[in-house]
Amino acid sequence: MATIAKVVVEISLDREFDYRIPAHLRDSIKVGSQVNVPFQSRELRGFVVGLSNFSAFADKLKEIAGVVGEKPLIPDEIMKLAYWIADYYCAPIENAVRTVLPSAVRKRGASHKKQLVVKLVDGASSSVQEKQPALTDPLLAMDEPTPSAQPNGAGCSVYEKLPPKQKLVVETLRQHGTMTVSELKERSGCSESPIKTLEKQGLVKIEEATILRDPHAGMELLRTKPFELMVEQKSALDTICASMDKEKPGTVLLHGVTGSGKTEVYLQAIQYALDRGQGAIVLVPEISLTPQTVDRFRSRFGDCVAVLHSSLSDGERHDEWHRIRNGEARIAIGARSALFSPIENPGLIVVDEEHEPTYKQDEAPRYNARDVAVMRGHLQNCCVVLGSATPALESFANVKSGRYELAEMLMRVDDRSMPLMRVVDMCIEKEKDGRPQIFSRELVEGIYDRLNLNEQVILFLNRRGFSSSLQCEKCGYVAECAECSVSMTYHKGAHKLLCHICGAEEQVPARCPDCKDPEFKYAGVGTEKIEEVLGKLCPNARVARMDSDTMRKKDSYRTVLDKFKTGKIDILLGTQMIAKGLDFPNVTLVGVLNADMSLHVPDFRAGERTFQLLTQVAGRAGRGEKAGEVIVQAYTPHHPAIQAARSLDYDGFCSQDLEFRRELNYPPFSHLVLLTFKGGDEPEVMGAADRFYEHLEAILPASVTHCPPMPAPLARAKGLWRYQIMLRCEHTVKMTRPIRHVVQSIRLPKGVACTVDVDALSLL
Ligand SMILES: Nc1ncnc2c1ncn2[C@@H]1O[C@H](COP(=O)(O)OP(=O)(O)OP(=O)(O)O)[C@@H](O)[C@H]1O
Ligand SMILES: [Zn+2]
Ligand SMILES: [Zn+2]
Repeated sequence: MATIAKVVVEISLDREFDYRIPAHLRDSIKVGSQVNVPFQSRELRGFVVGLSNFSAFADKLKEIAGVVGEKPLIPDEIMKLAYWIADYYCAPIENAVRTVLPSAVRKRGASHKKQLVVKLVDGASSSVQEKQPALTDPLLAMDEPTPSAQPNGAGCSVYEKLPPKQKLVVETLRQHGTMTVSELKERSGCSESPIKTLEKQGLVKIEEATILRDPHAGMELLRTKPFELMVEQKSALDTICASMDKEKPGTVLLHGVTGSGKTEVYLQAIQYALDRGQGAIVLVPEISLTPQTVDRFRSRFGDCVAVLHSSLSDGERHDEWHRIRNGEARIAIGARSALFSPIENPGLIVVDEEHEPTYKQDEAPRYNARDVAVMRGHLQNCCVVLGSATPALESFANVKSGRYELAEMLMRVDDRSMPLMRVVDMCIEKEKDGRPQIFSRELVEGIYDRLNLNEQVILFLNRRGFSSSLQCEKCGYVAECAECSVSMTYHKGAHKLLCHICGAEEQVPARCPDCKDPEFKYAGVGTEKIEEVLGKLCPNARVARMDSDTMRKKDSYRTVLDKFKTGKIDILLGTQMIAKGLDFPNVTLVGVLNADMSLHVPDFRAGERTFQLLTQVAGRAGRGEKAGEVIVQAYTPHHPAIQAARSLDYDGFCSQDLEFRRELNYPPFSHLVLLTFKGGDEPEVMGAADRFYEHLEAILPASVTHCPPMPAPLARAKGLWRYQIMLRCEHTVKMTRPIRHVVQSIRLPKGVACTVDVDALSLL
């Protein structure tokens, strides 16, 4: 029996502290338990992250004061996952623990709310009352025992004799189950008096109970039934179920073209898990951007889905988490952190759009939820499905090496054809008109055609604002952010210059600050400009713009999509917000403006990103009866990424890109670790990076590819200078172990911070 507990306390310390476990607590303290401990002169809340019988400080240890709650808050397997994350991603364990347990659950404040609820006391009614009183939390209800319901003979005959108002109240309760007094009044349209009378007669009971805040209250969805699967869907489902049946289930990469019905496969695979008595977790890249997908899960499985939405209040988040912890919700769906939902006995973890960089957290621990999902699957004997129309090259390589199984769906549902993609060379367009064009003739004609046919159009440009920079034609002055090494973007609506890195705002100067020339040129276009041009090209069309400038409000995304769905909008214009997941059958044209923009990023994944983006956006067209068309405008139309997207050649693109990566020893042929040093004083940052590198170089194994520190592509951000060291090696530990050693052995100057990014996705 362990006598020492390693405790991480709930203030920002990346250390564990040893505490003695008093004898009376030895049975109840487990890894993951929440405890109160004396700390300096206070008492703090902490988590047990390890147990032991030894401590280097054995004679000086303080005792744990008490345990909070019965079950450990963090289940064992999730605690193991936290350790793995801390180790693999070179992050403090405390950070990893914070990551696996939502702050809303960690905080004491977020307690359940108590309300008065009305319950039927009629024993006979329980058979009518099919829907469980799903809103009460059994775990917490047990803390305050209420006398159990006594069937008091109030059977059908009593019910028949009730006056109409009271009958209505009983009927409402029978139909909808236990509810709050106020909800009952609203639903039945009665005042409180018939409820009170019923209570006096002993037919209903009014009591205080814990109400779980249901973030989806009032949003009943039509329940859907499973579709009859297409041949490819069936065989993909079989592969997944066969994997679940294995003693050691594995990871399945579901490569399905856009519109091939991947979501339906996930739904049926989850049903299979539920039938086996298991739960499931579904990860989506950004939950606020995938309302359609989330709705499909909720309308298939109803209340047993817990949606972990980033816009939930702390209270709602806390309640959803407990609904999972106590088994009421069997399916958790959400963005990357939903991976740590305490689903007991998960049978399936789905990572939708597995190639999405948003699965990587950009603060410590810098974990990739897709890769951690595979790890969780491994730890819990649970099948993991990674789905995408454009799998990441890392996942593709894992199939080639036999680590993952492959399920392919190359046909769209109902044999709908893939949209036809045309690439327009904008250099030729420019020559025709003698000046750069925003819209090619093809695209304009395409838009006019669709508007005439009452069909819908999606236009995609991955840059918000009006113009990307403000430039003086005379002296070359460019308006730059004072804190970051990027040019300011002109936003016409706000009439301001904005920095897209740090958010700084500036007034638009009336003349050039350098040469005083009043002729400013707006270079590059953003969505705001496109909106203006569209207004002139087709003044009668109803256009909606979707980017982070217009989508500030909580529900605006859903509202606009609803309008688009019901045909109240003709043209949907937006940034990458509209690139994925949308399923609108009446969209027959997708236009991509400036498709090469994403190619000109100093990142070896630029080609892959461009290919993925084009394929995903194009996939929004032709999802209904009518065929779809895609018009892509580019200045480098022959780039392999654009051509591969045009000819729907995923395999071809991969083979070619892999060749280049192999030559340069880039992922997936190696793992990549990026060290970034940041600070306000450039020489100091450079000096710190150099010194770090000297120490590191001395102990790095020969198999690690590396070179001396260099200024980051984004050389300065938010007032901090940035220097980087990039390391590559087939084995991550060969890099992380020496890095950890240097981090612990040298002290950086106060003004310089170093971040370690294992398997970095952003190289800026
Ligand atoms: N077996 C089926 N029979 C009929 N319709 C289906 C079937 N499977 C899926 N669908 C429908 O086909 C459409 C496309 O399916 P879904 O959105 O799941 O594709 P997807 O592969 O997830 O697409 P994307 O990756 O482009 O978002 C949806 O409207 C869905 O309801
Ligand atoms: Zn800035
Ligand atoms: Zn000037």
